[in-house]
Amino acid sequence: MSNFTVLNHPLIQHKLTMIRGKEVGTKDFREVANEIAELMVYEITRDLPLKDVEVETPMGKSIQKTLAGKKLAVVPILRAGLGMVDGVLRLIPAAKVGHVGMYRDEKTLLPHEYFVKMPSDIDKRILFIVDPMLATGGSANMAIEALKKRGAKSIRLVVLVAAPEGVKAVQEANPDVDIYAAALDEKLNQDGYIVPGLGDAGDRLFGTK
Ligand SMILES: O=P(O)(O)OC[C@H]1O[C@H](OP(=O)(O)OP(=O)(O)O)[C@H](O)[C@@H]1O
Ligand SMILES: O=c1cc[nH]c(=O)[nH]1
Ligand SMILES: [Mg+2]
Repeated sequence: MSNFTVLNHPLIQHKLTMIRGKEVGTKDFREVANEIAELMVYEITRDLPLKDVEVETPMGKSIQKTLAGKKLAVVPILRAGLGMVDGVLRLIPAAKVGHVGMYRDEKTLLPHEYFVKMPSDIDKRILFIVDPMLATGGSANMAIEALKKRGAKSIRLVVLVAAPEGVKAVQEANPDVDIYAAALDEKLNQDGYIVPGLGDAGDRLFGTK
């Protein structure tokens, strides 16, 4: 069973509360969503391995630490995942970016894939899938499958708000994928929206309502 972790850092919690408010406009929603993504990535990269390197400072040679092991890539689930990419790249500017296009049918709630473009060395990277909302888990599971089909070996799922239904669905279908959220909310409503949630994250990020 994969791990599910709620990142309880006070700044993450504070900023998430800020964007839940329905009066928050597109500019602020976008800005703060990226700030939360940045803080989340800081938290979830604590376990990255380090190795020793020799550095010559103006004072002489010494052994210091540098990142070792697999390189990273961030993979937004379009559209709403795009609202977290800049925040991740602020911390890991050399990360590659893959894209998975996915929309959820409003009636059936089933996901439909419409675009996939990944770095060619996908099998050698730790992939951070980002999407603000994990609702039924259908989109996340389809995105994970799309990456595995193309060779991905190491995937982490990073969401702002998770519903219990979505966490369970991903843990069952993809037990090797660890999930990180800023909040675990109460439930899904009859239309498949997370309650209390954020509303429609894509519409709020891009002003399309
Ligand atoms: O867990 P699920 O039940 O699959 O729902 C979550 C998905 O729904 C939203 O995307 P949406 O389909 O609204 O597309 P958009 O990002 O283009 O708005 C959200 O960004 C997730 O990708
Ligand atoms: O609450 C939800 C559920 C799915 N997609 C959203 O944007 N919001
Ligand atoms: Mg949407």
